[in-house]
Amino acid sequence: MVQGNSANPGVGNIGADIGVVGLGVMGRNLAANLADHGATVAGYDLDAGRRADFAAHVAGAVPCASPEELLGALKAPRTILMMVPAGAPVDALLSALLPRLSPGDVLIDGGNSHFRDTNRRSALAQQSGVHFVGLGVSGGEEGARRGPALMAGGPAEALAPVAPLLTAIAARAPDGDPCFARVGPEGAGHFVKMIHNGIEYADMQLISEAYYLLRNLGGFSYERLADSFAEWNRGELASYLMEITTDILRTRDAESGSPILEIIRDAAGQKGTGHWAATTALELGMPAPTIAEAVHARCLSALKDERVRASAAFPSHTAATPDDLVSSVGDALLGGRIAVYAQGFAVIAAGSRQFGWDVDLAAVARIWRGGCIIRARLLDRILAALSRTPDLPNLMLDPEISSLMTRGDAGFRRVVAQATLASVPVPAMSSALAYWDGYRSGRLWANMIQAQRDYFGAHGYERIDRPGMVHTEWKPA
Ligand SMILES: NC(=O)C1=CN([C@@H]2O[C@H](COP(=O)(O)OP(=O)(O)OC[C@H]3O[C@@H](n4cnc5c(N)ncnc54)[C@H](OP(=O)(O)O)[C@@H]3O)[C@@H](O)[C@H]2O)C=CC1
Ligand SMILES: O=C(CO)[C@H](O)[C@H](O)COP(=O)(O)O
Repeated sequence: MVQGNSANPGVGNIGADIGVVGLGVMGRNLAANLADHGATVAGYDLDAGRRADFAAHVAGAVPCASPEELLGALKAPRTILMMVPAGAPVDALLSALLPRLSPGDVLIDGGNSHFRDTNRRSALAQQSGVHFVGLGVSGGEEGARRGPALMAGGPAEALAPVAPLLTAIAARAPDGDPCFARVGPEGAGHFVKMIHNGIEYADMQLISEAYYLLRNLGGFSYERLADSFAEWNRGELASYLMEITTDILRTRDAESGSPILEIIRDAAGQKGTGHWAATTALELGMPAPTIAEAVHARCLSALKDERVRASAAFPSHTAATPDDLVSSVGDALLGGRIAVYAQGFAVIAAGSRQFGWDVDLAAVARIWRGGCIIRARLLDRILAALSRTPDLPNLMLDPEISSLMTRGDAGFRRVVAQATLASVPVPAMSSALAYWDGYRSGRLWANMIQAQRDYFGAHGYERIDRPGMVHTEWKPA
């Protein structure tokens, strides 16, 4: 097994099973997870401190001082997992690694890369006979260490040799199913991860609006807020994000002793995947308004100084607090979450059609049930719906899911109406309700839009009583 390493005699070819490049939050924890499952892991990072940390904390770790040294430490065919920031760092690594790899080696990009970059890199790697895998990884630090959800895109033959290891390190869903699947070729895995993050943005926004409503309209204490979220988390709304929200609401600032949310500045950050999800939905012409609204909401939150100035200029309206506020907010959370998943799955289906990927939507629902940030009880119902009807055009058309929407419909509406009357901004809830109402309207306002387009631009319109485009001379010549 140990053949000697001509690239670096210091390390020698110890026949490591996998090389991890990028030993930050995700890479270091995935390396430890891989080692737990019997793999010998070679690791490289630009940062010497991170290499030392890897050596100190990962069982059997083989720290390497350069990409060349890492390649020399691996057994053939070589498997390399890149866990570096998306964009230029991945291209830089590809340039360094690709000329040194051999046909049959497997290069995995586990970062949050854009699926179009992954398409391009897959084609480039293929020219050298190297298998490229775009792997969506979700679960954050804890997931990487104990079991993430893994969404793989790449040729089936590339996945075959690495599938057992990826299956071993993946999370398990509540029924024991591993949360790893090949969802399609080239960028399909990163596409699915991008939509995962879009759903994550929107669900986080819905939850944040729920907390804000109860606090500002209901005057709830942090203890009562935490109790409400804990209660919701025992029912249909159970999810990882509800669980961590409950913990956050119970946490106090170590310095001041006040509830931690009181001292966190209300300006949200973002790294780009939510934005990509929203723009991709627009490019595909598939409505995902609540995902887009969640991105806009983060952008609005970042205008902190302007908002503070405007708040002094415009007084808020007041409105009575409804007696059933908690149950209505719960209805809005569930209705909103269903709408958001419906949007996300519809965009994945549209992407799959557009790029010819044949993504199995039920497999996506299956692997999202464990490990990932958006794991939620609702995914069991979504999996059942997609197993019953694999080509369901929209999750809200499934009778079991639509009955959940209609059951909470009145409460959902009351909350959005009451929040609006009280000047409490609920952009994700409002958008999700409008999506639901738009989707369930057999006849919409678009006849007026068509008439306007034909009026000013002679674009033509379709009649409802016969096929074909027609034009009206709107004004006498
Ligand atoms: N954090 C999270 O919750 C999740 C992150 N991801 C994705 O995983 C990827 C990694 O994220 P994360 O671990 O959080 O990021 P970190 O910044 O914690 O770690 C990235 C590491 O990669 C190193 N690095 C950058 N370029 C190179 C290179 N060319 N060669 C070797 N090492 C390099 C960085 O070194 P240096 O700092 O010196 O540049 C850094 O140590 C990203 O694409 C991210 O979007 C995916 C899911 C969840
Ligand atoms: O992929 C992730 C979770 O699934 C990462 O944590 C990602 O960074 C989250 O996105 P953002 O930083 O834009 O909130």
